[in-house]
Amino acid sequence: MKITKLTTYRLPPRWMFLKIETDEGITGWGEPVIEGKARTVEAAVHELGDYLIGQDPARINDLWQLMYRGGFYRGGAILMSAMAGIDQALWDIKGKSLNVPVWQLLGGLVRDNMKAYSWVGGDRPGDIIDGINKLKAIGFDTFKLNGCEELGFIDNSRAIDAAVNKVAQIRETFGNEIEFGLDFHGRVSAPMAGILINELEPYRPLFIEEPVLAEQAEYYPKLAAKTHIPIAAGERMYSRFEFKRVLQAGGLSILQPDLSHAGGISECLKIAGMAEACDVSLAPHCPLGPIALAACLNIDFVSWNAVFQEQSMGIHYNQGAELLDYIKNKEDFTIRNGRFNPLTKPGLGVEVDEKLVIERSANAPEWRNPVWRHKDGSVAEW
Ligand SMILES: O=C(O)[C@H](O)[C@@H](O)[C@@H](O)[C@H](O)CO
Ligand SMILES: [Mg+2]
Repeated sequence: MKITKLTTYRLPPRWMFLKIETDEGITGWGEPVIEGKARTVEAAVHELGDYLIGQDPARINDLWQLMYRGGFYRGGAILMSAMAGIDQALWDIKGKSLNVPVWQLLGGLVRDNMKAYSWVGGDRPGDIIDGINKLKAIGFDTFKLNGCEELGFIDNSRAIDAAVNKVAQIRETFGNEIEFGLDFHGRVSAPMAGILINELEPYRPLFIEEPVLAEQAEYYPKLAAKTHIPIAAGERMYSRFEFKRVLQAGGLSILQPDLSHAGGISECLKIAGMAEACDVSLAPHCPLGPIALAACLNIDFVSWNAVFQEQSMGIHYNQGAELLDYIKNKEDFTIRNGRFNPLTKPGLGVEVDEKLVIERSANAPEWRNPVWRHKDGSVAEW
């Protein structure tokens, strides 16, 4: 079998799908994208495509190494996201050609179902209680919300109290019936992270995500030493080499590689194993579309240390399209009691509605993340 063509489709709300065709009529789908830089990743996919046309799609490991090591400059958000989508599509082809789900090729199921969690509250955490009630009614008991709005480098008690009071209200309303992670979203400086985490400790968040920016990862062990709350990060790390450093330094209890940013299934499987060796859990990051989620689930179902899975149903970013709009086998993604079952169709387990994808790609939005500014006019981390 030989790879014959790569086609990319930028789509509402902010996603990109990649279709890889072969000379035997089997096609594979992937979801290479950096939210807000879709066109840049699209260019990278097609540049990497030069290495792939005419190659045997079954040789995923060799093609991965060729894409990674074939270029002198490697790694980073753009190239690793482009490689991630290509890797997903190659695994999709392999599973379809052997007529088995990808997780079967990776050693089979390590669990019968996988816990999911849902976002509540949007960019500026609001309507949390209402959001949790709605999702609780359909079986969710685990949630994630932004831990705060924009925060000054050294902010005041009012900002701290605003963040803490939101969390206090959740615990007051729901007690220990539900759990919630707090995503600091990189909005918090290292000094403020220590203060905020300390004030939040009594409310027992399930985890604190990105307490500081990935480029400040040396603070993870320092912050972890000050709290009992598990620290999570990983969506802005792009290879096992980056995750190696944070695992060696310690401090993270939950790794959150993104299957569409960190080199795909091949790379994230290695990251999952590295985490397990360090007694660190895995919670793949996934605010994206159905192919990215399917790739996550194929890793979750073969990784003993996978604990919960992010998914984007109802997320505040999905304006103009929802998680399952572009796929035919929607029923396979049904969440029962807050849990996914294994996807059982060959490949990644996603049947893409190609006609709709082509139609909706005709007017894909140029999604950009908001740019926030502090009261003094300086750029704030969003
Ligand atoms: O945890 C999450 O889902 C992420 O922090 C998410 O909010 C961002 O990755 C966003 O998608 C960037 O555009
Ligand atoms: Mg996050």
